[in-house]
Amino acid sequence: MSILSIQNISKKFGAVQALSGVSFDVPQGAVYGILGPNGSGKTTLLGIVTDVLKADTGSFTLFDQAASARQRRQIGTLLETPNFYHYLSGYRNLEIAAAIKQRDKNDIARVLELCGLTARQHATFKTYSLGMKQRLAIASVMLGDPEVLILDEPTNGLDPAGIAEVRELVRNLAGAGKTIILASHLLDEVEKVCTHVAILRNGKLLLSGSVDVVISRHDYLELGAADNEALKSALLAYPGCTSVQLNGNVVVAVFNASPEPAQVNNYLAQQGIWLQHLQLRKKSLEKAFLEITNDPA
Ligand SMILES: Nc1ncnc2c1ncn2[C@@H]1O[C@H](COP(=O)(O)OP(=O)(O)OP(=O)(O)O)[C@@H](O)[C@H]1O
Repeated sequence: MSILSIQNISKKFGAVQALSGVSFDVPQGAVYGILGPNGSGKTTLLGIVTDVLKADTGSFTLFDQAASARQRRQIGTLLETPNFYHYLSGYRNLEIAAAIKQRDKNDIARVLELCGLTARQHATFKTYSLGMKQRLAIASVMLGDPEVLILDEPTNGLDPAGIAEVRELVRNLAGAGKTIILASHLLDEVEKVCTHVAILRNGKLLLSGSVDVVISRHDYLELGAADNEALKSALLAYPGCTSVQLNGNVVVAVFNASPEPAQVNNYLAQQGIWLQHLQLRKKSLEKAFLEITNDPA
């Protein structure tokens, strides 16, 4: 089942084309990261999906059906930091949130436990660390046990400890079977928790799919031979090899798809080149992202 299927969504604000023809599918159980530089349209997209904004054109389905109020109740949304009362306890703040959202008060103990706040539930909000404050915000979203969570920049403004806490919580929620859609520009964080990504730039979708596939498009080989010049020439003639560069003692070869080291080795042996060094290198999502978003094509 597709939790969210976005089809060809476009949105303009005056002269600004915030989104143009964006389509992708979020499978059940995914931790789906929506990535993009500032102003790329992430918040606009989440706003449309959560009914805060209307798309100019295009459509989307939730749980394989046209979006309705019933389906929206299965989605917990955190688009901006909620206004908690600083002088009230975490527990009392959740009581107020439950009343506003018409969720059962009996669910409060469960979400506090889920978000690791049981021990501090009666302390006032103002005494919480930044990470605890954000975990309380996520606890509030989890009231009523929604199947899907939509989080906009959930680690924004947090210190490294807070980021780690929120990352752990997202992992736990995903482990419990929730589907999580989160917008972020913190690539390292996304790489650590997300199973899938959609990369936006200037409102256009550049790439979407599983993180492994997106990153593996940017795998490259490091090779070394007695004659690195002959190695370079042979590699340039290899199908799919797009660039070859001598970097110190090693030749770095980039391909248009993830290379198969054994096949490359075999091919080079047939050309009479015996390798002394062969290693498949993986780029981080951050590097892959920078290449994808900086690519003028
Ligand atoms: N209400 C609005 N009125 C006019 N322009 C808007 C409005 N909301 C967004 N925009 C513009 O639309 C584009 C996309 O903005 P959006 O906030 O969706 O990007 P974003 O990827 O979430 O950015 P950030 O990471 O900075 O939050 C930007 O150029 C922004 O200035």
